[in-house]
Formats: sequence, C-alpha cells, structure tokens
Amino acid sequence: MVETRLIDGKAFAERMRLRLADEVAAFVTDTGVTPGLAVVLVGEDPASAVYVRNKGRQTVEAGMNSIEHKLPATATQADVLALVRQLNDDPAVHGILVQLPLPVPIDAQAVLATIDPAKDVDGFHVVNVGRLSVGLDALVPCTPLGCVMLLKDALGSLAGLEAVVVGRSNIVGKPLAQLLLREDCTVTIAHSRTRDLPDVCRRADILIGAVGRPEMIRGDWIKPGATVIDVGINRVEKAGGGTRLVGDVAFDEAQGIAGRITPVPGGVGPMTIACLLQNTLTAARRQVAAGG
Ligand SMILES: Nc1nc2c(c(=O)[nH]1)N[C@@H](CN(C=O)c1ccc(C(=O)N[C@@H](CCC(=O)O)C(=O)O)cc1)CN2
Ligand SMILES: [Mg+2]
Repeated sequence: MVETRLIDGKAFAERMRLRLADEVAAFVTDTGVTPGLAVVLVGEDPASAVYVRNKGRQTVEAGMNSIEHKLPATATQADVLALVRQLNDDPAVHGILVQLPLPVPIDAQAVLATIDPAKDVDGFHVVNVGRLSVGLDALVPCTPLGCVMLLKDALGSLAGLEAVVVGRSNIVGKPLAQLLLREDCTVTIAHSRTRDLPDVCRRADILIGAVGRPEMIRGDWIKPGATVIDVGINRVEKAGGGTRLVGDVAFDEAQGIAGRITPVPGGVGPMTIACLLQNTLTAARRQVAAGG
C-alpha cells in the first residue's frame, strides 16, 4: 500500500500570488505602468460569473487594474467582436480574456481569433497555440501551465516520465500535452474513444484527468505510486440533497494507490487564476518593452 500525498494547489497558488504582487509593484515602480486585465463575460452563466468575480478580485489584490465588461446573453457576435477590438486598441489594457463558454450562437473561435495575440492571456489564439507547439515563447493556457508547475514542484525533473492526458480539449488536454513534451515527458493523449483506456492509464507515471466526467478514472486505473493531476470540476447531487464538487478521478479509490494527487476543490482550480495573473504581467512586460 502506497502512502498518498496531497498536492495543495490552493496553498501553492496563494504563494504564487504573493510573489506576483511583489513583481507587479516593482514593475509599476520601474515603468510607471500598471498592468490592466480586461475580462469579458457574456450572458448569465452562474459559474462563469463566480470565476469572473474571483479573477477581478485577485487581479486587484495583485496590484493590477481589473476592467470588467458584462454583455447580456442577447449580445450578438458583432457586439462581442466590437468590444474585443476596442480592448485591442486600448493601451491601458495589457491582457484580454473572454470567459468561456460563450452563449450559443456566438462563435467562440471567431471571438478568440479577434483578440490581439500579444494580449491573449488565455493563450487560446492560434498564434499562441502555434508558437507553443513549435517551441517559441508564447502566452500559454493557464490551467495546463498550473498543472505543470504543480508537477515540477512535486517531482522535480519530469524528463523521461510517461504522461497520459485523458481529455483532448483545446483549453486543457492539447496544450498540456505540448507543455509535457517540452518537459521531455513521453506523452499520450487519451479520450473517451480510446481503446482499453484503463490499460493506457495504468502506464502513466503522471496521469491527468481532464475529460469532464465525474469520477470516471477509477482507482485500479492508477499505477501504484503515480502522480495524479485532476483537472475536472464536476458538480454532482449529494445523496442527502444539495450538491458537491468532484473531479474526473475517483479520489477515495486513489488513496493508497497514487503517490500524489490533487484534490477537487483546492488542487488545479486555484492555479488557473494565479497563472492568469502571471500571464497578464508577462504580457504587460512585453508590450512595454516593445514600446506599446
Ligand atoms: N476564458 C476562459 N474560460 C474558462 C477557463 C479559462 O481558463 N479561460 N477555465 C474554466 C473556468 N475557470 C476560469 O475561467 C476556473 C475554474 C475553476 C477555478 C477554481 O478555482 N475552482 C475551485 C473550485 C471553485 C468552486 O467552488 O466552484 C477549485 O478547483 O478549487 C478557477 C477558474 C472554464 N472557462
Ligand atoms: Mg472526449
């Protein structure tokens, strides 16, 4: 039986935000510029509203300006594109984030493609996706970046380790695979159609659940001693009424098998916003250096 240790993403993210606040203060002193992050929320999705509120609060706590734009669910594609273009042209805005998911029928890819790649702090623009995949400096998606930071903190070098990423989304699975490749892992992207998925998972020294299905990854899919990163945030009904959050990994079953595991909540989630703040400072630094 393995002793399973928790990876405390919440504490790691708090330390990171404190360090960032110091870096932001030094940047403001040096340049006279306060980094600004614009967050666009379209519609009334309650979870998105909470994430946007948290992003705004943590941006201000880090010493940066937060600019929130809320559009009604009835906003048209043209309305959203016009707002993004206005933010592209605003020199006080160094980072732009459009909260996902966007209401139907707005075309998220068209909106993301309109963001200035230099201000694309989510790293979702095809220019940043392409730069990451060919090994150039890029703004990198926040959740995958947070996962790799937690892994390196827990394991040191990741070189040569077998990583299995369950999930192939543009937001997490694909960019995370790229980042793990950059760390010299041997990477497999698996998904809901992968044959013999439990066997594929059992190969992993690093197993990532990013598929969005509550507790799909079972304890006996985990190689003893493996490091498990659970990106899933699924709200499920509780037996006695009410709801609770669970990940993509059956957390209780992983105890005594995984070497290390991130909890849900308190694992990867808080890293997403900490990395967003880091990307905003990076974007501001580059824009100021470029004279913009
Ligand atoms: N434009 C973007 N949209 C979305 C992203 C993103 O990175 N960019 N990611 C998710 C939502 N998200 C940030 O936007 C996000 C999700 C979860 C957390 C978090 O801290 N979760 C907590 C639990 C929160 C709860 O109680 O519900 C945790 O895991 O501990 C932060 C940010 C989709 N959209
Ligand atoms: Mg799938």
